[in-house]
Amino acid sequence: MVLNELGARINTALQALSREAVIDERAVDALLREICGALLESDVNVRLVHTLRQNVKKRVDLDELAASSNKRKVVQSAVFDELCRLVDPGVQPWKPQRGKQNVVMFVGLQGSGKTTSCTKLAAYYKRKGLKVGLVCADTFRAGAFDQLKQNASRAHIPYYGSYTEPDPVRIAVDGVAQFRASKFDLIIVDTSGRHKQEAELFAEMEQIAAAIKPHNTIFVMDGTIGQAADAQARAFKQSADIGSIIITKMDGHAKGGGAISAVAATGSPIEFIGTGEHIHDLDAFSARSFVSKMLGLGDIGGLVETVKDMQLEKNEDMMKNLAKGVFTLKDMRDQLQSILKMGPLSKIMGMVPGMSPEMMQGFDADESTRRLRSYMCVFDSMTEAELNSDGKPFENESRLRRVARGSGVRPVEIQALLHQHRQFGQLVKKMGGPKGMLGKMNPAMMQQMAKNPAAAANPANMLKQMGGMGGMQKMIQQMGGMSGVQNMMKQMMGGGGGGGGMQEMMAQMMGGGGGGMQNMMAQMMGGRR
Ligand SMILES: Nc1nc2c(ncn2[C@@H]2O[C@H](COP(=O)(O)OP(=O)(O)OP(=O)(O)O)[C@@H](O)[C@H]2O)c(=O)[nH]1
Repeated sequence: MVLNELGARINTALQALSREAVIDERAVDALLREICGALLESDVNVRLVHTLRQNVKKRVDLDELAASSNKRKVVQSAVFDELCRLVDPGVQPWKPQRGKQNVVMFVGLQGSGKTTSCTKLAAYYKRKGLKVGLVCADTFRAGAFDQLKQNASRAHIPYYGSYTEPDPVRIAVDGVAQFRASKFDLIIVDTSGRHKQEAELFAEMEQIAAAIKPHNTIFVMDGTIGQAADAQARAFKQSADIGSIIITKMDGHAKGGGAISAVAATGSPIEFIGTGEHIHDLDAFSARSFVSKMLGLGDIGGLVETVKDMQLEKNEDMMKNLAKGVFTLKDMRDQLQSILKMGPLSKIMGMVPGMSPEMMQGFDADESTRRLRSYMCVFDSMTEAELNSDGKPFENESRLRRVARGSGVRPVEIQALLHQHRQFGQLVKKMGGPKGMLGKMNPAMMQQMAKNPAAAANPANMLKQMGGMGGMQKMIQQMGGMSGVQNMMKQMMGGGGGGGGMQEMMAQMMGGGGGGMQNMMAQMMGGRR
């Protein structure tokens, strides 16, 4: 059972409870039977499942609950909290401190995704502005250094390793010393793995740890290993001072239960989960977000974090342009580039509340990403004047053909891109200018919104910015009513590649009460789509 299925099954059980006429012991037992069965099938350790059942039953004392209380809500929130507790040992994961030279050591079995995760973590902190270096102290697997070198080079991250030095302790010490001397903020040391928990592996791990004294040791575990996770996590915990865990391969057919069991076995928090082979496929982990996403309730925290990472406030030119009601091709290129930097669109879409996997049907994230990449080639083939324009130069067919030749993209696709740009440009024009909603906001206010999308998504703030309820209604009118908003969003997401699933998602976002609208606005303010 993959994680989505587990979430769907728990969700169905919770919904069935909502349909019960009376919430009595029988109804709660039926709910728990279904949830516990689903968890066991997902490889969650049997002890943990038992504890969850006991805890929910303890919290929901039907006799004690006042007749007036909403028993359904009490049961549902107890289940949600206990599911969170399964993946949350109640300890905050270690975070690198700014102004300090932080050393992190990675441990885990061979093939768990250690080397890949080292680079992902390096890229994650590089995006946050830290100076990060990678050390390859894996002398066991031939080719390990080449792999790290290749990954690091692609992400433009400095690395250290050796083809000739056989002693991993020596390499780790030298690599850390070199990056320390160059004042790196975060030094990540990759160590060897073995096929199974072996004495040599643990001895080597202990020697390296003693020599480099890491501030944190991250245990990397393959999320697909199922029941074996418990024993593996315990073995590592005995030999290494595990500070946090990264669970990899949570994208594919991971049952997820192994991951959950590992938390309990080590008492250490999950810091990240790996969700693909791409360098950006690393999601900061929060128990509530994880459970919320698993149950199809979205991950607004993750979305806010992702928007923040895009550092939209740095794009001052675009902010000024938007306020004036101007949207150039260059503005569009910069925004699409920011989206591409965040990794696959499916990841971002998955964070939108209300986006269930069924809704993603018909939305081909890979295809959309491919299309965005081809658009980048188109922008690269334009002259500076063309980029700074509103697209008019391309009314001249020969210019269009030249860009098509230069980029290898068919003229018809370029026309589709220009069409999307024009549509959004028209919207910006309506909303900008001294009278428009964007024009009324001063640049400092817009920058603030880009810096802090969470505050921007706050209903009170948002409504105030938009001039109260009246202002909001006027703005929707300006955008051509709700269907206009939906159309525009659909266009921006990929030239109509979405199909019915996409439309449904838009309807969900729009129909999500104030929340849906605010989220969309927060994203648009950041030029998200
Ligand atoms: N789908 C998916 N694949 C992953 C993920 N993380 C790593 N992989 C893949 O898993 C395989 C093993 O990853 P490595 O990083 O080489 O594993 P390792 O633990 O460093 O292995 P050793 O260096 O031999 O100890 C590679 O093909 C990775 O691309 C993930 O989150 N999702």
